[in-house]
Amino acid sequence: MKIGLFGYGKMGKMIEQIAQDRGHTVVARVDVDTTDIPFENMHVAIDFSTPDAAFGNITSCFEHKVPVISGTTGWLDQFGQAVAQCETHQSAFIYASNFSLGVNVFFELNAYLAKIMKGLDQYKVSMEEIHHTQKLDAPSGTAITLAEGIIGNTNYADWKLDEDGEHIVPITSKREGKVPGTHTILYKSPVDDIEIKHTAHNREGFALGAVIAAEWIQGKTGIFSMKDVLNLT
Ligand SMILES: NC(=O)C1=CN([C@@H]2O[C@H](COP(=O)(O)OP(=O)(O)OC[C@H]3O[C@@H](n4cnc5c(N)ncnc54)[C@H](O)[C@@H]3O)[C@@H](O)[C@H]2O)C=CC1
Ligand SMILES: O=C(O)C1=N[C@H](C(=O)O)C[C@H](O)C1
Repeated sequence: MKIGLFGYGKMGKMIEQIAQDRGHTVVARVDVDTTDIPFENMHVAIDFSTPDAAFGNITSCFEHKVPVISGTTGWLDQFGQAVAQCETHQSAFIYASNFSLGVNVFFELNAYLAKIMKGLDQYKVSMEEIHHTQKLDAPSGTAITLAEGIIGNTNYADWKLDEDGEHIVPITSKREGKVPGTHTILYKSPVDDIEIKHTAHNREGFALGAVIAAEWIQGKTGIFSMKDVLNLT
């Protein structure tokens, strides 16, 4: 498979290493000043760039009928437009706030726990995410997906960063050292706590998941998710 990398930072470099180990070829490393992008040589584009750059990168790929795997967070106000562009050009698209197998299992666990906690009004939910100090967006994309999983399965109505309220899932974002990504969900009552937590030890799980998604999307048209790729129930 011939891969175009959009964003050649921490994730782009790790994806290159894992893709090459799996027998793939990186045909383009597109970063902030790249011109003359060889879209015609790509079987797939993998975008891990920045919140400002992602939408432009993704839609340029669709215009050239190149399928896109995007893990960039912090640009989702334009997600609907990206989906429309993908459909217009009959391309293929997977966005995931987190490509690791472990976090995708954690998403399922979070939804299952939320269903159990619905109506148990003595418990109040809250969430904490911790990432490295270079991270541009807050809360993390993963935290937003987790909050949506709680909201979709309980009477909580919205999430807020550093703000609480009766039907609010409050999210606290911490930025510390080189932390790859830690997410904790806490249900607290006057008598006890129930807590679930995912801790990434490094970025390999994210990168491997993105390459697996790129392999999976070959020959497909449409909008998909990591649930489709991993065949999770
Ligand atoms: N979905 C997932 O599983 C994961 C998502 N991420 C997300 O991926 C993104 C990238 O993360 P990192 O690699 O850690 O960041 P990074 O800062 O190390 O790399 C981003 C790269 O994008 C480049 N860039 C800036 N403008 C560009 C443009 N117009 N076109 C192409 N590249 C451009 C930057 O120069 C930089 O090299 C972030 O949004 C992060 O939140 C990170 C890890 C896992
Ligand atoms: O910026 C990061 O590093 C990460 N970003 C993603 C997010 O915003 O959830 C995924 C992972 O947690 C690492």
